[in-house]
Formats: sequence, structure tokens, C-alpha cells
Amino acid sequence: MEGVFYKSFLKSVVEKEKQLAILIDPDKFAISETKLFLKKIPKETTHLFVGGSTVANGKTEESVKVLKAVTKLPIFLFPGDYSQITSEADVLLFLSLLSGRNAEYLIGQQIKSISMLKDSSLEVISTGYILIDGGNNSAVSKVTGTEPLSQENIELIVNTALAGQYMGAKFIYLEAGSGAKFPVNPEIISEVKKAIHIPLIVGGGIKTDAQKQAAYNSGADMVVMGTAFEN
Ligand SMILES: CC(C)=CCC/C(C)=C/CC/C(C)=C/CC/C(C)=C/COP(=O)(O)OP(=O)(O)O
Ligand SMILES: O=P(O)(O)OC[C@@H](O)CO
Ligand SMILES: [Mg+2]
Repeated sequence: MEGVFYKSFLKSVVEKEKQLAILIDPDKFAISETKLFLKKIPKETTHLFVGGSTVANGKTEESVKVLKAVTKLPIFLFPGDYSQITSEADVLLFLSLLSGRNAEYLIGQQIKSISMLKDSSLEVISTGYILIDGGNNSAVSKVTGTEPLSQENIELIVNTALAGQYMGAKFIYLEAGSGAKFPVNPEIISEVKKAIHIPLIVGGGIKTDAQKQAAYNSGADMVVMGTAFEN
């Protein structure tokens, strides 16, 4: 069963309306400056993502509550672990780290999250999460103890994305890591986009308008920007 947020995303893909998510890391987010922050982000922003590779307990819920009170933008949880789940958000990106071989991030965290999801109205969207080398040691790599896929190995990246799709993922997320030196290469985006039939999210190291446009032009349906809008 597809929920309203996923349906609306699919509609935007059909209508070729590119989506822009701004990532809020609750640990770095100044709650007292929420309104200022929302003024500062691009007016074409379509979604807010909230999450971090590690977040202090309760900070996610606190941030989401404040955001909900002042914006109508849909709020998607993008959690580094199950403790970041809160029913105050709209959607949970149910990530599985397909690039790695750490069972904890393939299925362990997901099982631990179930008790928190039973009574929640969150729309849960299965997301194949693929970490790609962005030129520096990313927080995701450190936290999960996994290596990113090399940007040279396009076939492996495409096959990983397709395996995710066959396993039932509703999104593929190509991630170069927060604060990556270089984002996912346009050629990789375009090869993955050609292979899959589910929406494609791309993030990590995208700081300029040109990089964002390059990602869209090569087939990203959504771009995620975080560091560029952090203080
Ligand atoms: C579905 C559930 C319950 C959990 C998912 C658990 C998985 C598989 C997580 C994937 C691996 C992971 C640690 C993702 C974190 C994604 C994220 C929000 C990255 C942003 O990292 P920052 O914390 O901003 O990094 P910096 O500190 O470098 O800025
Ligand atoms: O912080 P940046 O580099 O924009 O990365 C965003 C996001 O894809 C990280 O998980
Ligand atoms: Mg960050």
C-alpha cells in the first residue's frame, strides 16, 4: 500500500518536477532560529529531511515538533539509527545500507525500530541506501564500519541499486556522505536512473546550484542538501 507522501512523490516524478530536500541535523540545529532557518533555505525546497549519523536522544523529536509548528513542508526522517524515530514526523525513510555488509545496518536497526512503529502513523518508505566514495571518510562510513563503493565501479553501483529495487525498495538513495569532497558523478546518476524504475534521491557534497542542476539533469528526482545550509 502506497501512502500519500509516496504517491505525491511519484506524481512529481511523472510531472518532471524536481524535488529538493534540505537536511537538518538535529545536533547542529538551533531550535531558537527555526524561523530564520526556514527563510534562508531555497524557496524551491519541497521537503525537510531530519536526521544524523548520530543524534542525542530526544533532539530529533524536539526539532521535528518545532518545525511542524511553523512549516507545511513534509518532514521525512532520515535516521542514522532507530532511536531517531518520532511519530511527530510525516515519513520514515526505512533505510537499508546496501553498499555495506554490516548486518546491523542491513536489517538489525530495522528490527529494533519495529516496537516504535507499531502505534505510529508514520508513512514508512523502504529506501535502498548506497554509500559512494565522496573523497573523504564520511560519518556514515565511520558509524557503520563499512566502506563506500568506488565511483569507478559503475556496474557494481547499478547492480546494487537494481538489487534494492528487486528487494522492494521504493526509493534508491545515492549518498556521497555528508560534507563529501565531491558529489556522486553525473554518469553514475544517469546509469542508475536508466536501470531502475523507482525514484532516485542523490545527496552528499552538493553545495552549488551547478552541482544541483547537474544531478537533476543526469536523472536525480530529488537532491538532498545539508551542509550548505548549516551555520
Ligand atoms: C530504518 C532505521 C530504523 C534505521 C536506519 C539505519 C540505517 C540503515 C542507517 C544508514 C546508515 C547511516 C548511519 C545513515 C545516516 C544518514 C545521515 C543522516 C547522514 C548525515 O550525517 P551527519 O550526521 O550530518 O554527518 P556529519 O556529522 O559528517 O555532518
Ligand atoms: O551535508 P551534505 O553534504 O549536503 O549531504 C547531504 C546528505 O546526503 C547527507 O546524508
Ligand atoms: Mg552533516
